[in-house]
Amino acid sequence: MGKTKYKPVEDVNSEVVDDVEIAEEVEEQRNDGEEEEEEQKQEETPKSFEELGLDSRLIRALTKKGIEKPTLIQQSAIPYILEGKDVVARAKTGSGKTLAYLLPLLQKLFSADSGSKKKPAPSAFILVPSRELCQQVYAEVSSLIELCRVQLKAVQLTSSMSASDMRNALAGLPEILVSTPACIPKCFAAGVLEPTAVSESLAILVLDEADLLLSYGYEDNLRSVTSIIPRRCQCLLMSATTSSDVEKLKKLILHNPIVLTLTEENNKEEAVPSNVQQFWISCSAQDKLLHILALLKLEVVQKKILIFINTIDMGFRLKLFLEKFGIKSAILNGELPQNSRLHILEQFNAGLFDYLIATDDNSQTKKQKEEAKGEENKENNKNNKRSKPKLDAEFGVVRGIDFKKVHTVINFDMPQSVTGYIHRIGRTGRAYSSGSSVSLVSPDEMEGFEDIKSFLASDKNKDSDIITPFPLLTENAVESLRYRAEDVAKSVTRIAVRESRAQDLRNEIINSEKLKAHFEANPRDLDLLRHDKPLSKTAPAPHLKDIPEYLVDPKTQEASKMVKLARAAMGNTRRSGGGGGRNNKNKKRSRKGSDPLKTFNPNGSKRGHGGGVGQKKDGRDSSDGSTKKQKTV
Ligand SMILES: Nc1ncnc2c1ncn2[C@@H]1O[C@H](COP(=O)(O)OP(=O)(O)OP(=O)(O)O)[C@@H](O)[C@H]1O
Repeated sequence: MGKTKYKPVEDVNSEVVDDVEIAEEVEEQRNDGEEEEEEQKQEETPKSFEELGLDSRLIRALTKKGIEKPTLIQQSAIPYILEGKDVVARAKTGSGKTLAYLLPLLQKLFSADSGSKKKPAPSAFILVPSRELCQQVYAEVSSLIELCRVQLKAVQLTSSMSASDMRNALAGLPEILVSTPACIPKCFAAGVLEPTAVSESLAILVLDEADLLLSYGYEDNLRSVTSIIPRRCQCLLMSATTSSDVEKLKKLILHNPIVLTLTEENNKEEAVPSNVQQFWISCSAQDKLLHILALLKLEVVQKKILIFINTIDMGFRLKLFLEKFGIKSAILNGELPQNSRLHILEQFNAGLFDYLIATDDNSQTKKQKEEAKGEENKENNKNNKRSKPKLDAEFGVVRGIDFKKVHTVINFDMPQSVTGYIHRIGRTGRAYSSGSSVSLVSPDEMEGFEDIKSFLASDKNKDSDIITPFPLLTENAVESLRYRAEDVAKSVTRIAVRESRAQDLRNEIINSEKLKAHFEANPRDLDLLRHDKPLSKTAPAPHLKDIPEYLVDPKTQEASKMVKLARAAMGNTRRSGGGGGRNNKNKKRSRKGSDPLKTFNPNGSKRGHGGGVGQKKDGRDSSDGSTKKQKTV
């Protein structure tokens, strides 16, 4: 992180300014030139939140959240936003962009709010591309308001809300509105927000995950918002990548913004999360179930674990397979009702279960997304009951979602693109924490994997692999589970998968209704419903639930012990379902020396990760040459 350089750049949007304003902007640009130099100095000595000029109430709130020092993007962006500048901030995933805009936004509202009369419409709009992000940003802003003990009100709106729900939400004259762009025109059309009131009140507009807003089809919605944005409104555009869409939005909405971006020469490396150790395992498509079983059952990867698959059916197949071995997991996909999805995310973040199987939006084809949109428009069509379950067009698992304390991301299926890979692994190693990723790569995914590897390879050292073979699973350990895994995999038939998927959806629709009422009454209660319940009606057989010790290869046993020790050192000893994640908040993370992924050598002596004597290129140990099936059941 320390070597990242942010380069402020000024940008004149001459179409929207008159002569006087141009003169002011020329002056501003001169000042900006001075700021640029100042910025370079700032990078050498990292600033504290106090030095950035933040209000003491916000600093206290951050301390309560266990956040002590600003990330780089926060150091760069906060002073400019406090000054009132329009800002475009591009920083890699997990770099803390949300607080980079929320903290100064709240501070500005503190001072604007003191003693003044309530405005007829919100003073700040925060527009995000998905409902999950909406919920996440709303939760963050609400907790800051609560911790600061100020009289500000935030609300979230989603386009699935009825006009009367929207009216109720806005009735308390909130200062902050968090929503997807589609909601704003809906509010205008339903008469629950007046465009003139918005023009009068709006002081700050934030477009978060800006690079996604246009590709998610919000262009028309954004145009109808921009037409009423007052010239004095401060606009902030946050994004993880540079794209033509960001440029388009910048031109559409911002005035002479400060552009905080990565210096060009570091761009690629800086886009990749640097706190994530990346590993891979080569295996056939059929053997993926066997390998994931070995990873989880032999506990050679740290919990909590986020597992990505490309299709919803495969997610159910994996869940059914794992539960036969007593491994409970939950499923997250765009087919589930919104309340269930939000609840699953909250429970996972609160530490109620350790394994989440997610289908990310990359695996939704454009056609599926269009279908999803079409389905949404047909929402009231009662004859449509028997149609395929609809996918939510506003669903996005990967982009921007802050899964808390994920230690390992497993790519059960490889993502469709390099960007997809970066966003998936970016769900761990967020801000100042560290994590690891393990990708299971089958021969037909090898080409895409090579693309990812060559993208990640550093320009200076083309031969050094950033994604190294996974060192903690020996071939023996995997083979010892083969017979059981293959036997169980056969029992998870296509029909069983289909039935489970339908059953789960039915349950979640019922849950969703209960949750709606429940969330309204107890927004913070997480214990109503569990999402990691078994799908299968039969309990796992004892011999599958507990792998007998004689079956486990000694080297893998040693690795597993080290992973457990590391977890204990990290204060992560709770069993799944314990819900104790929150208490671990301030515990120190493991040092490099105690991380077995960094130190374990299946051959005995200490070494770094990567190859080693007796280790195959795919990362599994072959020292005793045994690849035979062990029929043990
Ligand atoms: N200064 C900080 N110190 C420690 N943790 C932080 C700090 N700032 C933010 N975080 C935490 O880091 C995590 C990632 O932050 P955030 O979601 O804002 O990243 P992001 O840059 O928006 O990522 P993405 O592009 O994926 O949305 C959050 O859990 C947040 O609470």
